[in-house]
Amino acid sequence: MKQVQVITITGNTDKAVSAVCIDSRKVSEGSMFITVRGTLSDGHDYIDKAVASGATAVVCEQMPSLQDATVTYLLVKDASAAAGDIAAAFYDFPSRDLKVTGVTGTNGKTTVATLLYQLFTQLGYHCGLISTVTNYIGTEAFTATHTTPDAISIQALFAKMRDAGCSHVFMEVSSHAVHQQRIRGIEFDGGIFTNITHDHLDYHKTFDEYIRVKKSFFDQLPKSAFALTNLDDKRGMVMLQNTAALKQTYSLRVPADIKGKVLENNLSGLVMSIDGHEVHMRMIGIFNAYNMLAVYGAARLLGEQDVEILSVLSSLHGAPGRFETIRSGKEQILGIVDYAHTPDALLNVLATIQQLRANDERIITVIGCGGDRDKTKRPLMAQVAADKSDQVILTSDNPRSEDPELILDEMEAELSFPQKRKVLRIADRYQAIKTACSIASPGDIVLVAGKGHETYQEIKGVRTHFDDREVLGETFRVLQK
Ligand SMILES: CC(=O)N[C@H]1[C@@H](OP(=O)(O)OP(=O)(O)OC[C@H]2O[C@@H](n3ccc(=O)[nH]c3=O)[C@H](O)[C@@H]2O)O[C@H](CO)[C@@H](O)[C@@H]1O[C@H](C)C(=O)N[C@@H](C)C(=O)N[C@H](CCC(=O)O)C(=O)O
Ligand SMILES: Nc1ncnc2c1ncn2[C@@H]1O[C@H](COP(=O)(O)OP(=O)(O)OP(=O)(O)O)[C@@H](O)[C@H]1O
Ligand SMILES: N[C@H](CCC[C@H](N)C(=O)O)C(=O)O
Ligand SMILES: [Mg+2]
Repeated sequence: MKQVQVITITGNTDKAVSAVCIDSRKVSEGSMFITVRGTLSDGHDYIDKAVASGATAVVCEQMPSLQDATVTYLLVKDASAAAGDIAAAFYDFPSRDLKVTGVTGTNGKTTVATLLYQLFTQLGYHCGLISTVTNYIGTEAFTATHTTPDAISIQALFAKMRDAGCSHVFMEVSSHAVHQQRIRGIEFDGGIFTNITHDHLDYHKTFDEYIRVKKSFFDQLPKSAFALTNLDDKRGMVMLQNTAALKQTYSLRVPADIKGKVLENNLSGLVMSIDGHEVHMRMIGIFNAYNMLAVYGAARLLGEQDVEILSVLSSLHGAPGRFETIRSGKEQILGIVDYAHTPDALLNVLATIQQLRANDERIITVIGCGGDRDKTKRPLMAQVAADKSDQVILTSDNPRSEDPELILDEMEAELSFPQKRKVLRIADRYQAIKTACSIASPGDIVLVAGKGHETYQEIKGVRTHFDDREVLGETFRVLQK
């Protein structure tokens, strides 16, 4: 555990702190307020507000010009690093009492972390899960606000997990979290890399920087941990280059520590051979074969016996909103809701559908791209949709602060003439799904991608209830298909 690098302390050091906060809006009497420099604003600007709300200690990188005599100020070099270290100490280093496995990669984090949580729960352990969809402490669910929460929320969750008697935690580690040091203070037992493809270039600026940030998660792992990577990803080995952790690999294509082979792949699941054992699984598509290898490999590295793991793998069902199928009432149309929100994920899910359809059923895809996120993925996602579908309806995802029509313009911008002929544009997502279902004939497949488990849509900063699964189900009922 790293020590907080304190440059100077001003004020009384002999007082208890009731809470640790990085957000002045959450400060209460006796809190310690840590000033993080963010992307929109600077935590230093909220010191006065935090003190007015009762903060009695302030951790900052720059002393405020006017200081309050009743407040203790700690001047540090790196307040984001201090936040993780202080939070870990405040909650008495909960990760030391938990086996913590972090999952990183562009796609598959939620799936792998959720499958591991399901697997270890079925093996009889009390587990925690930190994920995009829901956080769990044992079987109790807590709303998730981020894929990886801020450092203080993580340590608070860990403390609750420890106090509830959890032994294992599976958590997603996003690249934003690594970059912002939200994972600082966690003593990891293992790290898993799924893959890296185009995403988040709005934040990381270049693909090389995105790779560097993901790799730095493995660089930070201790010798006692394992680092499990996907050898079939071009950057799989790069991730492990400088790690002190035990290097382990999985692959479907080349020799690896965990070697798998897909024997059957259809709409009811996968049959795989893993380390020579045949396993039937409910997860669909080759990308899930990779997720399964990661899960099996991590479980082995966490000390479980292969026979025990294999006996449970067949019953795992993955995360909500990932390749979730909804059949129309008369079973004529297959609806699929999937969280594919990157070009690679969309390509994988559509390639899977193409491979698995019995005859040449038509594929109708409804897809949008989120606002205030990587703009360079917009034309790519529209192109993938057009290339791999028979009909595409471009629509809104979560436009957030952006104009939905301008996002659609960017999606359409690089479509070729033959691609354009397949594309309709309907900004209203409800109408887009309704139209897709209306034009679907018996046997067709309607893929609604991008929002998966989400139960809201955010337009101009306002969130309203929206659930692709509900809309598909309702529309099928109304159309009596
Ligand atoms: C771009 C980004 O990552 N932003 C995150 C970042 O916010 P920020 O840097 O903009 O913070 P800021 O608003 O500038 O404020 C700076 C500091 O002042 C504090 N503040 C701010 C206002 C105030 O009144 N008082 C106050 O004290 C803030 O708490 C913060 O500590 O730090 C905040 C606290 O941790 C996060 O909530 C926030 O996530 C925003 C909401 C977000 O949408 N993040 C997304 C992009 C994200 O993190 N996504 C990844 C998943 C990506 C993936 O792999 O798909 C995730 O892990 O969820
Ligand atoms: N191993 C994989 N490789 C490629 N694509 C995948 C893989 N696993 C899942 N996907 C696709 O990516 C989508 C998102 O999967 P998942 O939610 O597990 O990823 P994530 O990394 O948690 O995403 P986020 O960054 O939003 O947290 C899925 O709906 C599926 O289309
Ligand atoms: N973790 C991703 C999720 C994107 C999901 C998509 N529905 C969107 O809103 O853009 C992000 O925050 O970029
Ligand atoms: Mg996720």
